[in-house]
Amino acid sequence: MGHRVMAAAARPRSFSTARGRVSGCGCVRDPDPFTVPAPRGRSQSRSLTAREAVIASRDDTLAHIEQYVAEDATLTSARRAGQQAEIGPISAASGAALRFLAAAIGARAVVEVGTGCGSSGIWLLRGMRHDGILTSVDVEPEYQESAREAYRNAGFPANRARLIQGSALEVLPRLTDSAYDLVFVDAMRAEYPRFLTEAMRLLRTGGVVVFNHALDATPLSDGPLSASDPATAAVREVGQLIRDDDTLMPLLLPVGEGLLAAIVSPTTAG
Ligand SMILES: C[S@@+](CC[C@H](N)C(=O)[O-])C[C@H]1O[C@@H](n2cnc3c(N)ncnc32)[C@H](O)[C@@H]1O
Repeated sequence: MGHRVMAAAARPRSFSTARGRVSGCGCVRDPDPFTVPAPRGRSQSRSLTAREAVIASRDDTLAHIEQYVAEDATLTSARRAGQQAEIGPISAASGAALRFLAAAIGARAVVEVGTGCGSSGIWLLRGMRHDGILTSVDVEPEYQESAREAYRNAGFPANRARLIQGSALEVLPRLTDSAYDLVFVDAMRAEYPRFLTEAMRLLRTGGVVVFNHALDATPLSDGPLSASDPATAAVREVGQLIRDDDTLMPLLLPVGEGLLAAIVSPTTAG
């Protein structure tokens, strides 16, 4: 898999194994190596250290989650186009989560920041109502052309997707207040707090905002980014803003690069 599936902070703070307690940093207090059966897909048993065993079992679990809902040929082709363009298309498990959320709230109007080559858009469209319209923004016209073709290959008529070329920070303010059911943000991590403000304006009550790359920065790790990177601070900030906002009901999902979702609730979440 080309994507990171779990950051340090997504691990439980501590948990038990057959051989002892594992702290949140992944350190196993029992340092002795022990023999475990080879995890599925590995050819032979060998002696793993306790730490290796924990990591292997966690990796197997995450791999299972990523593969549980399979992509079809259309999605695989869109994801490959995104990978070739090196834009980081969402994983199958993240896509399945988006489709699920869109279907659960009966989404008819969805805004996407970061069209890419269409992977996330196909998943969203598959969860939306049959007359729903995906409004997707990207600065790169050639990616949007590729996405348009991917939607067509997936069987969606052209009028199901409104592709707007431009910078999201200029485009979003032009969209109508409280008119959308779901906003998915998958671009410009350094601007995540501003996208949250825009999403709060665009969403109806009961609408859902979702940020990708939520595990790029956690309380325990800066993920692939350095602590001084503005994107690290912004990802962390949006996590805190969402968790601390009484009008939002948050959910952090350890799929793909991490999805942070929140429902706009009329009352205090409790
Ligand atoms: C991670 S990719 C999106 C991947 C896509 N969601 C998918 O699953 O295939 C990020 C996208 O954001 C676009 N982008 C970068 N800066 C942007 C901006 N200021 N406004 C809108 N889109 C932007 C890039 O061109 C790129 O296609």
